[in-house]
Amino acid sequence: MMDYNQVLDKLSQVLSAKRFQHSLGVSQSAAELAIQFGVDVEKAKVTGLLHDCARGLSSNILLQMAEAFAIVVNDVEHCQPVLLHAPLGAHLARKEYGVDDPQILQAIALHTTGGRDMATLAKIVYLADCIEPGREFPGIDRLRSLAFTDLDAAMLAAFDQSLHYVIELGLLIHPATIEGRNYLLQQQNK
Ligand SMILES: Nc1ncnc2c1ncn2[C@@H]1O[C@H](COP(=O)(O)OP(=O)(O)O)[C@@H](O)[C@H]1O
Repeated sequence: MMDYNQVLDKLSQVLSAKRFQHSLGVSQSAAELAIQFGVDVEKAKVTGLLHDCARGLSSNILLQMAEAFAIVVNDVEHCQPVLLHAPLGAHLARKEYGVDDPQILQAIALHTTGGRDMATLAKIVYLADCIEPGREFPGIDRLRSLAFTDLDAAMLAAFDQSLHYVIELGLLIHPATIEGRNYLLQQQNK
């Protein structure tokens, strides 16, 4: 696969300046979380950098690409095609950035909705996306410190926050977020 600097070069050409800056922030936060939780730091850095590689694509293109890659598009994704940038990002990471590590691909695919059975790297990237230095929202300090002390508790808090946000905006809720949240709560009660 491409090394970090090659990915950096290519992404700077396909993402807006704002999104590129966000990706650098996610890469940095993912690296910090990786150190904390004993995950491969280089892998976390490059995954954070790549997570939004399909975010610059329009809804029409995302829908066309999903068809081309034979990705099953559910009702929610059909109504809110922006959600497809995550699973399609995993396809682009494989095809255009030469990534074949299943953990990196899972982390990219699940970075927006989350889901069941997320590996530690996927949790790290999901949380890094929420807490990177450029993000600002009420309660971010609490989520930042929780992310560094308890990944699963932070994931639950982040899912809850994302659900509130989606409800507030009157959007459809992607079932993967509910599945991910139910899964973590069931694990907790075991
Ligand atoms: N569980 C969900 N169900 C439906 N929509 C969601 C869900 N999670 C996030 N979204 C929406 O997907 C869009 C893209 O998410 P994301 O890429 O994480 O946001 P951002 O552009 O802030 O990085 C956001 O507008 C958000 O409202």
